[in-house]
Amino acid sequence: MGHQVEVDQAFVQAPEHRPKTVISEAGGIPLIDLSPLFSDSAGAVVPVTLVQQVEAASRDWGFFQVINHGIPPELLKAAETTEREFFALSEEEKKKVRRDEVNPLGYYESEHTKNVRDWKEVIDLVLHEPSEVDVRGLELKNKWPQVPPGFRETFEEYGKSLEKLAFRLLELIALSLNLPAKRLNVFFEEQTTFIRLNHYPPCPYPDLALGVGRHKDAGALTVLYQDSTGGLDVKRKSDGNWVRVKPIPNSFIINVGDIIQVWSNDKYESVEHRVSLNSARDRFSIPFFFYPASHTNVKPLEELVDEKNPARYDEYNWGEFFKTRKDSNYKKSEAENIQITHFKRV
Ligand SMILES: O=C(O)CCC(=O)C(=O)O
Ligand SMILES: [Fe+2]
Repeated sequence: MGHQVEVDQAFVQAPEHRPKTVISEAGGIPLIDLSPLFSDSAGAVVPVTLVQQVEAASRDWGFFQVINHGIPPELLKAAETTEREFFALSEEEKKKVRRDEVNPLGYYESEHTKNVRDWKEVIDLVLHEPSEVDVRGLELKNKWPQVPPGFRETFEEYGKSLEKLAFRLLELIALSLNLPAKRLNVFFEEQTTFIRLNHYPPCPYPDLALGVGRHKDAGALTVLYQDSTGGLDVKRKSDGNWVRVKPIPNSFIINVGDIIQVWSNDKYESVEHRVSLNSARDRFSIPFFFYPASHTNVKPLEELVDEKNPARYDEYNWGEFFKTRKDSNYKKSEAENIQITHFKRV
């Protein structure tokens, strides 16, 4: 990735998408304390007030932050340290686990969002390696780096812990939609969930480029860890302004993705977000993308539609949707990305 002062046009956002006005940490996204889930009587009943907080945050923001989520701070520290060590390696070392034509997992430094290059490098890991090749006949095996030592152990443990949290959050979302707590779990018996490690190096022209261009997450839920640098901007639903998400130590940022938007028949919306850069500091983040099985056909849930509130989307297949989206993110093309709006009924 270039550090030259000359502007590389591949990274330059169209003027209307450059990060000019960001409301800094004011009127921030809701903060939800999950400790009631882990009290002595946990598992018995989820307090109504917690469900109401999740409902309001999902409806009004599509985003919230959680604290007291049950993931040990030592594990977060280990994950961040290991991530920093990996990205500090030489290009040559990192390219040993680079993604290739056959395997879309691994290290990558040239991703595009909406056909503009993102100022970042990543490594992608699936949570569960499928026992069979995928629909394209591709093998989805993780490429585990040999260095730093402990990389694999750390992220396997991280994945297991995050998966537990993701299921608890999914249950809260189900309850908040007046559904039985485990109503959505069936879609995740098999999963296409993946973990991405993001490194955003300092950028000499942070007013022109973005770490990740504006987008909505395609999956069900995202559980994001960010370091103390800050840079995630969320498009506030109430007024359309970009709001910077304040880094809170040992917290996660949760957002509902397109799939929950469709399941909820637009009660909840997947909200646009992006990553702004700065010229002085690196930023590290770790999104956990909670994705259902590839055979899942996504459509508004029957319990949430009726004559007065008919289904607003046609059914689509998750595996097909994701494959199409992913292909377009890895190269610059003139075609528009696939979006759930393509399945929206008019
Ligand atoms: O790094 C972040 O804070 C968010 C990244 C993101 O939105 C994504 O990878 O979908
Ligand atoms: Fe995202």
